[in-house]
Amino acid sequence: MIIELDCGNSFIKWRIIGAASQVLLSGVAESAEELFSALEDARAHHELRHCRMVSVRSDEETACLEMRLIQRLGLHVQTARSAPCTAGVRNGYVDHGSLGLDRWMAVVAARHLSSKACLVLDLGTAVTADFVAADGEHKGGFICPGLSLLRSQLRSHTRRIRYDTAAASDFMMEQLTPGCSTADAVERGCVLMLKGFVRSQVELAMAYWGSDYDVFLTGGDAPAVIDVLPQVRVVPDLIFIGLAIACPIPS
Ligand SMILES: Nc1ncnc2c1ncn2[C@@H]1O[C@H](COP(=O)(O)OP(=O)(O)O)[C@@H](O)[C@H]1O
Ligand SMILES: CC(C)(COP(=O)(O)O)[C@@H](O)C(=O)NCCC(=O)O
Ligand SMILES: [K+]
Repeated sequence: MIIELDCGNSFIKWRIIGAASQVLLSGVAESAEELFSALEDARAHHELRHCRMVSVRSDEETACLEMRLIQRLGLHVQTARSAPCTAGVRNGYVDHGSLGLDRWMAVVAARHLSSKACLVLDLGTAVTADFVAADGEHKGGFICPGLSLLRSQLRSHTRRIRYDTAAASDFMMEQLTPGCSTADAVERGCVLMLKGFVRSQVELAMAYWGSDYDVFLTGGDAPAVIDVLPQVRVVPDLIFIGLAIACPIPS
């Protein structure tokens, strides 16, 4: 059985897959401690030998996590590394090592799932858009703050934007009429910013490729923008799909 880890800036997404790549167990951990406690519980029912992971955390934090996986759980660990070219996709960054590895995994996965040009959108702590041409050339992309960051910037840089954050997610899918309370005005405003960002990526993709492209959407806040992407392919495990391609486990 293989443990797969996607270490984002806010959460560590994890899952355990079986021999035929079926998902046996999965979860979202807020900290390394929470992750290890879940994996130690899982060990009671599953034989865990291999682990592959992708991390956008600091080199130190990533190395520390790798070491704990090896020492505490006795795992063989493979960590995704940057590359100028992976599985037919050519990294478009001037310095390929500075492209976020989650973006790279998502792009590799999109390429695997589609033979067309692709627009890849990931709505996590940050929101990212990446463009890949049909020949596998990664064209680069865009980064902007994600929903939680947009909200928290308003809270931390204003004196009077204060409201119950527990209710925040309730606003996401509601009709976006003008807000008549601080909570509504901020929540709807931030969701509209993301929808606008996503629409502008689609416009750019259309300018490049007409209608001959696929849009892939992933990340914790993906539901906030689905309605502005008519033909979108929502793939919550897009990063894990790319990770399996970048880090195959020899059998
Ligand atoms: N059940 C959930 N638990 C945590 N965050 C969630 C959940 N559902 C949606 N979210 C949203 O997902 C975002 C995190 O998305 P994620 O893709 O995990 O980010 P990252 O990869 O940067 O850690 C949070 O900012 C939050 O707004
Ligand atoms: C853009 C990101 C912060 C997104 O991270 P996430 O929201 O998934 O936690 C991450 O891909 C990253 O640190 N990238 C390095 C900078 C770059 O891609 O140019
Ligand atoms: K992201």
